[in-house]
Amino acid sequence: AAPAFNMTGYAAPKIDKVRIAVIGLGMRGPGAVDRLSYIEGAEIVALCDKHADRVEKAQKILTNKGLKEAKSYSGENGWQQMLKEVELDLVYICTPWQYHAPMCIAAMKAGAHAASEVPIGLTVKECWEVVRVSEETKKHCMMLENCCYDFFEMLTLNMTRQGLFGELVHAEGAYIHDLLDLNFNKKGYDDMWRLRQNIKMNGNLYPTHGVGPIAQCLNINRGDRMTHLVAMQSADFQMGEKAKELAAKDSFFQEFVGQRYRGNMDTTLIKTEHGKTMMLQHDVTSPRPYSRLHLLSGTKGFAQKYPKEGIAFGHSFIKEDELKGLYDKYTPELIKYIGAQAKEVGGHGGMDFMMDWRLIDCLRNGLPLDQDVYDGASWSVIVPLSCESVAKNSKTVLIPDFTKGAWKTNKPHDLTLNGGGNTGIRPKVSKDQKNQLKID
Ligand SMILES: NC(=O)c1ccc[n+]([C@@H]2O[C@H](COP(=O)([O-])OP(=O)(O)OC[C@H]3O[C@@H](n4cnc5c(N)ncnc54)[C@H](O)[C@@H]3O)[C@@H](O)[C@H]2O)c1
Repeated sequence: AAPAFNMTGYAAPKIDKVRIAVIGLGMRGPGAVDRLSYIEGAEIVALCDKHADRVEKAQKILTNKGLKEAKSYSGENGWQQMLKEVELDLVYICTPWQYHAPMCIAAMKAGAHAASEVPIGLTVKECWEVVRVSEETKKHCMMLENCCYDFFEMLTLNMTRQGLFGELVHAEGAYIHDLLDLNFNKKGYDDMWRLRQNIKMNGNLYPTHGVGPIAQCLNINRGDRMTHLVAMQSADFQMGEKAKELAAKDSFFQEFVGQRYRGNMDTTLIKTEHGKTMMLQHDVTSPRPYSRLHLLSGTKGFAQKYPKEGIAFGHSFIKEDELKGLYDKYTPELIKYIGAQAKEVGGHGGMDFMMDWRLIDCLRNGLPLDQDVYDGASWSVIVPLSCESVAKNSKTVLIPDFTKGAWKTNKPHDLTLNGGGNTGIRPKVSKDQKNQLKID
């Protein structure tokens, strides 16, 4: 059956002042409050976290800049009260993974657009549910895949669109990030939620940073689609040991001893309808440098981001000055317009701010969002499907078509500003201001 309403390319009515609530003010959320507070037309009207002191701290980000205090909500269910009481245009979600889908769904039902940290759902059912509710309510549901906005990723996306790599044949992405100490840090993730997920699920738990940028290059859901995957996973060689080591000195860690931990390295292979292949890796324990791979291999060219940005049109990588020339020629308009400011505001080198600014600018100008609910759902569903494949000895698992066939005619998202770009930055960022804004 065709989708109830196709959210790809959907432009919601313009919103002049975007009234925003931010839920989840742990390690990630306050940065979002800071970034959004620089954007003209973005009004943070409500702040919510389970812990009241985190809400108070985040209020200071606003008041230090002379902005109005937002309404405060706390407690496990404060967010539900907030959705009842406050009129909102956008709910921006930075909570632990298990809350993303329920919070997006409730936000859309309450009449707001939803934007959620990655992944947007943890089960196939949750992924279908965000799609259904977005179509039904005609509210955007964007997964905040910030890596799609990084400089090299956007350069190579534009180069792909301009045909420099020819036809893409294969692409790779990853989340390789040594989080072993942070996952076992008592003062890290709230109530050790991330470590608990590494016990509960056994697959690629964080596929979206790797898959998002390469899926855009491959026109996934917009001309092609992912059909099936197989996942293979190593055993756990580190987390179980780490738990034992810590528990020997601190009884707090006793409950983490003897658990069945997620295998350390997951490799997932995906095939597309048009015969392209994708490889994703996930490793958050090995002592090795950070990598998202971001590798594109086409009939005419090749790109890889890690360990060093490189582009090739034959046997060797092009020289630094040639790479610079490509940046000059193929950097998309969005980066030319906002990239320098984004570097000033910061957030993973600027990509977080470009994502936030673009989201607000699209809402204010009534433009379709770069990432729609089908992107969020199909990039996230790799979490449960890789777990299913691993559990069945790397069995082939089919990937649902969340677009219900609309992928055949959906167009890739617009890389030009397309009439947007009239959303200013307030106030101009200076190094001093940034320091004042630091929260301890
Ligand atoms: N895109 C990125 O680059 C990036 C970077 C870091 C984190 N993240 C994502 O951001 C999310 C948050 O991660 P984090 O590192 O801030 O974790 P965290 O544990 O530091 O913060 C989560 C916050 O959510 C709050 N919370 C929990 N239950 C709640 C509820 N019912 N109502 C309101 N608040 C609740 C917690 O109190 C905590 O303050 C995760 O999904 C994570 O994967 C993304």
